[in-house]
Amino acid sequence: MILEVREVHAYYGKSHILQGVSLEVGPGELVTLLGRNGAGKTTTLKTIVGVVAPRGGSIRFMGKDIAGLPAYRIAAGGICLVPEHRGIFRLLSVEENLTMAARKDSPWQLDDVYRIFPRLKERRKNGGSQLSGGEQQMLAIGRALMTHPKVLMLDEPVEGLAPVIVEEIVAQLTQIKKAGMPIILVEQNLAVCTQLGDRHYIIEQGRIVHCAGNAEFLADDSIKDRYLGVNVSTPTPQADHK
Ligand SMILES: Nc1ncnc2c1ncn2[C@@H]1O[C@H](COP(=O)(O)OP(=O)(O)OP(=O)(O)O)[C@@H](O)[C@H]1O
Repeated sequence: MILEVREVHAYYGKSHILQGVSLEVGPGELVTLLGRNGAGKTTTLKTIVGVVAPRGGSIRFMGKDIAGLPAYRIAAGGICLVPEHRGIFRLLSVEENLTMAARKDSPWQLDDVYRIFPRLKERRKNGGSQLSGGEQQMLAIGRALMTHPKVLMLDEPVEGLAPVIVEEIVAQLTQIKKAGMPIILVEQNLAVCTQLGDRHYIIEQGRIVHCAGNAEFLADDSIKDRYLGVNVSTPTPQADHK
């Protein structure tokens, strides 16, 4: 495994938020972390990157225990979190955003990022603030790639985006995954999760309550019903056209 999280606990003040989270991602795998609002998904990602200090449990990255290391060291080691609100520099151009993140040793250089995200190449002279929401998300992922990540973690990358843009980003993430990048995806959009995911973890009140491979997850509607409140077994009522 590239990253192994075992029985991790984390707190905000006295609130015990993560109560034993375990998950793992291997080479070229994409795993998703699903759960209702407030279940602890973002906190799990923040704990892995050291922004929230873990208390108890272990986090092993490429064989080394990284729990408790400062966030800058974890980032330098190659765990890269693309946060929910994208974190791009709005006053800089697309190309400046990309090149300032660049590392010479990264297998992902400007041309590689432009090959995956042709829209970014078209808009390379535009400022970050002139981009659509979808383009900002693509830029955030492109920047992350240029930092030479060994694991990419994405927090709700398609939230609030139009379906056509969601499909575009799914295709781009598929290419990044095919290039061998291990990915942890936090996402509420189940269709996106099942298009991309090899394995799915469901978190509830700070605990992983279910883990399933994609085929099992797709086949078992009761999992989604029970944990995610998505009643997939009830047909959507049809509009009454009289
Ligand atoms: N900075 C903070 N200080 C105190 N409590 C927090 C903080 N951030 C989150 N929490 C609480 O921790 C719990 C887990 O939050 P978290 O953001 O990890 O959930 P989530 O599963 O990512 O949900 P969402 O989909 O709403 O982002 C929630 O009860 C939330 O209110």
